[in-house]
Amino acid sequence: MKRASRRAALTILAACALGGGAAVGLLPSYWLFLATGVLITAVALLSLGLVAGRTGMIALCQMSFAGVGAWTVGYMNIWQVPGGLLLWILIGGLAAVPLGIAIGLPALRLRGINLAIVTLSFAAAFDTVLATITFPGQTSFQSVPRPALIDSDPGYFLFVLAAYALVAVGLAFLTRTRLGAAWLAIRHSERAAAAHGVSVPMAKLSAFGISAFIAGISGGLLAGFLGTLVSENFSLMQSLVLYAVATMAGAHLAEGAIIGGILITLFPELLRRLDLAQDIGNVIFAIGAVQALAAGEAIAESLRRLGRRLRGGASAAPAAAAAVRDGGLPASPAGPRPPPDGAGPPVLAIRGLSVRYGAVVALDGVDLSVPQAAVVGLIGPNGAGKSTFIDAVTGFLETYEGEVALENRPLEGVAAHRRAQRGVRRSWQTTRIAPELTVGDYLTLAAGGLDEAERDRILAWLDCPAAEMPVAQVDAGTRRLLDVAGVVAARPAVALLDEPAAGQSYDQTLRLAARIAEIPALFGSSVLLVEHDMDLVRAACAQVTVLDFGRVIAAGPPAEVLEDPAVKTAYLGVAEPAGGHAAAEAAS
Ligand SMILES: Nc1ncnc2c1ncn2[C@@H]1O[C@H](COP(=O)(O)OP(=O)(O)OP(=O)(O)O)[C@@H](O)[C@H]1O
Repeated sequence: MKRASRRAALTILAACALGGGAAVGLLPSYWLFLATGVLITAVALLSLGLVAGRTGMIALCQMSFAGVGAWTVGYMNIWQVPGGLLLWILIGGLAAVPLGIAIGLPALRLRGINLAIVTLSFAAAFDTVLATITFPGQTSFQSVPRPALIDSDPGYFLFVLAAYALVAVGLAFLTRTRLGAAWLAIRHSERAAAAHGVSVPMAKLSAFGISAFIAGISGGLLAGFLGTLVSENFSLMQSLVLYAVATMAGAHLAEGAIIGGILITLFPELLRRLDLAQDIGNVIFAIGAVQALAAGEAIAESLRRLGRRLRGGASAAPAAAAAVRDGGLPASPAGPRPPPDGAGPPVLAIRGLSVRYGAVVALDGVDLSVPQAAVVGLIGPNGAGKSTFIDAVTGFLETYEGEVALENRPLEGVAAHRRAQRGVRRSWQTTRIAPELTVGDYLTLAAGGLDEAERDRILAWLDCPAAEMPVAQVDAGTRRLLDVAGVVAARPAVALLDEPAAGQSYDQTLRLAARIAEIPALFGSSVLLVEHDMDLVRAACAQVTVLDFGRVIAAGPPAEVLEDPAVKTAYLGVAEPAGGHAAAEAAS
């Protein structure tokens, strides 16, 4: 992914150099003044693009963070704090961080409209505070001085352009890291992110903290731009306009922030020249935001899609290179595990696991062990309790009775993301991969610092598309394979796979069975496989446990267990007449 980040960074830098040079060379000073305003707004939009566009949290108080940055710069000017504007702007950004984290705390529990109300209330409270105080220097007309080098309008324009480029490039790199992938994953499914070992609270708070820092920087830049500020610059209405335009333009993308900056800065100018009311602009921004939400695509995203089409971008998912597949995967660094002779301690040991959903007993005193280097099947008819079993073991149920131990260490009281970090990884019955990620980003999310060669080998081994392919372009069946790739790439102690063959053809299922059987040797992971496809179970599993109505009704080698009359009855739902074959057929 480093290559992709470098490419994005170079594109941003080249566009800034070209656009900046052209602006300074061609624009008259008033338009250069407006262009500086566009860039400062673009920085504020980038901050919102991170928290709302990437992480999916509604933040309606972004201009309050900018206000903190601006206020800090004004205050340091009044008190003649040494260091000058550049340092003051940085300190202004840092001053907004604690506030950002404080606002982020409710986001740990709230989502959607509730979080919107909390952030809106904060912006309203900030409005009230600003109305009762004056900005430092506002009454004494003490303008924020700029260093001589950037004192001129072109000089300050280039300074702001450099700040925008720095923020945009920084975000381009950050969003390709595991943390960046975690932000996108959280937006899609917090549970799925936790299953990859991501601490959802930390990821959310980091998004709010970094976002507030960038917003604070934009406020400081504005202080240097205008010299003196008034509270209206950071009002609740400004925050709402910023949110609407960020949604409409796609502020999570560098060019989306510029488009948004142009809209916010130039639209009022246009209305003024046409002698129209400024409120018209806000209405149009609100309609634009609703339109973007309805279409599921912001302006910058549409432009990127158009660009891909014009370049004739590939629409089919290319498979990862066959040459890499032929190279094979290195065996587990954990070394060959002992055969599952039952002598060594099991990797995963479950004793007396019971789960109730109100009156429904989903699991009733289930005992199950997954030996080292083994692939164990967990089967049973619909509603038998298989997914509940995985939820309990991986820490996604609030409460359960019984004991779950990983390599002899009890997991009771351990949160889901910590269980994942300790080596209990899972896939989901329906895929939960964030479509905004690329295939490679997804493996980075799942396995952290995976080197690119190993990542590509894992993708090829499971017939997954190449790392650069956006997940949105990967078909549903292949996403199931990607789910498995994500789980095993982390080389967990035990991988719990929930119906990985769903959506696969018969041939693909058999190929997947062979791959699953290879997991212990290649990744050092034991596997608990939940499946309805008995061909897959027979081909991949050495042992099978059968659940029915939350109880274990049989356990042993698949050939024996699938012939067990109680198992046949469970699958048919009626008593099996002696010697009947219907149940066996139903089970297979
Ligand atoms: N959140 C829930 N609230 C109430 N009951 C639930 C909940 N989740 C599952 N159940 C019930 O618990 C029982 C076990 O469900 P579970 O999904 O674990 O079965 P399963 O074996 O995974 O089924 P399937 O093969 O259809 O996925 C079922 O009776 C189901 O209706």
